[in-house]
Amino acid sequence: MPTSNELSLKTTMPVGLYSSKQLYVIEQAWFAQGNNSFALMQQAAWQMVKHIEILYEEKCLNEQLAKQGIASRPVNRPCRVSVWVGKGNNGGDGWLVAYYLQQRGWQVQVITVGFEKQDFVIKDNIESSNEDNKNPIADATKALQLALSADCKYRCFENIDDRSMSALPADVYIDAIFGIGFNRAASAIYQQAICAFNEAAEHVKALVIAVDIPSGLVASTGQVFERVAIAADVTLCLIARKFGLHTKDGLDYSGAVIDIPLIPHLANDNALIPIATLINSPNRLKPRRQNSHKGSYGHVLIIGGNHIDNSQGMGGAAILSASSAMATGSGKITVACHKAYHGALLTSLPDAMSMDLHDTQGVKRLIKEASVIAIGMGLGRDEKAKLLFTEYLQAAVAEGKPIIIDADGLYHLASLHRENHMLIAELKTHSKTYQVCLTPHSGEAARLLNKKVDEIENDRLAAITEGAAIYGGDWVLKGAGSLILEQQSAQAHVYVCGVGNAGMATAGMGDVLAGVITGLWAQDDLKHELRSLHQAVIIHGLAGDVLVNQTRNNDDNLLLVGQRGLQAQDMPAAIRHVMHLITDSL
Ligand SMILES: NC(=O)C1=CN([C@@H]2O[C@H](COP(=O)(O)OP(=O)(O)OC[C@H]3O[C@@H](n4cnc5c(N)ncnc54)[C@H](O)[C@@H]3O)[C@@H](O)[C@H]2O)[C@@H](O)CC1
Ligand SMILES: [K+]
Repeated sequence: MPTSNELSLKTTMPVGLYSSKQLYVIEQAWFAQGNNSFALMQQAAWQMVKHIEILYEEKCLNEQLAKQGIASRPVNRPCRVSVWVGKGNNGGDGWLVAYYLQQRGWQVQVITVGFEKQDFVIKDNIESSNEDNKNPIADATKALQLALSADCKYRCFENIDDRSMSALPADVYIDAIFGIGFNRAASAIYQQAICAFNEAAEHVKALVIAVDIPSGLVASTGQVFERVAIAADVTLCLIARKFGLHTKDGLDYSGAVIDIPLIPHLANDNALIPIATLINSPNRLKPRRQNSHKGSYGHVLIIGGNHIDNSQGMGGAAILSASSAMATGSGKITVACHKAYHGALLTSLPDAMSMDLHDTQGVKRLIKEASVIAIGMGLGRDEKAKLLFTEYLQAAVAEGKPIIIDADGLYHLASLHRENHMLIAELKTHSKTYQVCLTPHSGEAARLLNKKVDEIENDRLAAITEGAAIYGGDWVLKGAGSLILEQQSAQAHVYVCGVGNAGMATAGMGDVLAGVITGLWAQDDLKHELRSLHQAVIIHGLAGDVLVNQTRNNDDNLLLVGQRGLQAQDMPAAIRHVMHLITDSL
């Protein structure tokens, strides 16, 4: 997570993300060109060994610095590594890593998971076993045989009650149990092995390195079953970056990701077009024209903030959206919220104009005037709110306006879809000409798609694709590693947001995001790319990162704040700060 000072300097390139299926296609294309699969495994293992040595050196150095010069690297004994291998080719990588590290003087212990006694019988002629390159498991067998012939020490994992496992001393733990072949809940022995690995590595404070992907994490979706996966400090990602490392559970298990590309990709091959793109940096903005006025930067209309039956109040949602839109630099803001909140709105945001949410003629007049409309934040879910939503959405479509639908707006949209309301078809048609954006979290997406939340979470890419196909428009599926789908020239492109933090998992953050999108869209002095949906999501995430890293108190000293307790109301100031950092100086 960058600090606010680094933000102004650091720009990272977008990274293509791939599914397991695509990874296998890439590998097979490489082998079909006559390249040897075992040679690829050897190359992978040797490159990983070089990284492991450097990573371990770095860890020792950092610990040494932390202890003010007291050496933590073992001086009188070899470095110790515990390599846990499964039966697939990921395990094959592990056997070769063990073999090479032993040759480099490391003290090696291999822990095998799921193996039978006969798997360890030394074979006489391993060279001839895989000449035709057609049986991929033969590579793993060959790797095992090589390691055994070099007398690598190994033990079979029996079960989690085997206490000697938890006491295994090692400086580095390598996870090579599962790779991209893992796609369902692990069977009992593997679950136990993964838990034992995590416990043992934590117990001895070892550096944990995952080969290709942490075992237990599904490469194509980022799903972890029942929280059983290797918690890696570093993942050495082979051939191409896996989608699952960067969304959903992937962020909690992968640690730092280091790419080991191994083979060239053919960028013009359709099979190799990434399923998504990881983005961490916003596009930079130019300073504003001197000769401009508030009308040059758009008029935002926020419709939300209802007060239902004099009991339930949601005025804050609309106010948060409005302040966030303003913080991005939109020229003019009107908030159509319940009259009960007009006082609060003017107190917290005197720059905004107000309109009574229930004055339908007044709001529709504003819809005509506004450049962008955001609807739904704190709108309420009762029938009256639904009628308002339908009427205002219809008006915005009829007026040909860019529309952002969030929160309770999404709730009503799902109902309208179930009722087969014409408005859904009209919205979809509208989205082909005008910008439309839906911003659900997985609960809202589940309602929109008539699915269970788990179904959405287990394949977020499929969910966002299906949502855009049904309702049209661009989508943000919020959550860890938010997905952004943009319909670009009749093709959908998915981005994964690589910034933001768990402190942002708090009420009101969604309203803030809706505000950022609306505020950017209103500023049509900015080129399309500079006010795109992914730009808005990145700015929102960076603002959250700025807040949990540092902020300034009145004495201009740095005040360190963490994730817990982060409030949505803190965001507008941080958004404004990010807008400043990403704007070139005059
Ligand atoms: N020569 C090659 O083919 C190369 C392979 N590579 C490695 O190979 C890996 C992929 O190898 P594989 O396709 O063999 O896949 P894995 O090594 O992930 O293992 C698949 C094995 O695990 C089993 N399995 C999957 N899910 C399971 C579950 N939930 N419970 C129990 N068993 C389960 C499968 O039945 C299969 O036997 C990559 O991640 C990468 O590490 C790299 O070394 C590059 C070269
Ligand atoms: K692994």
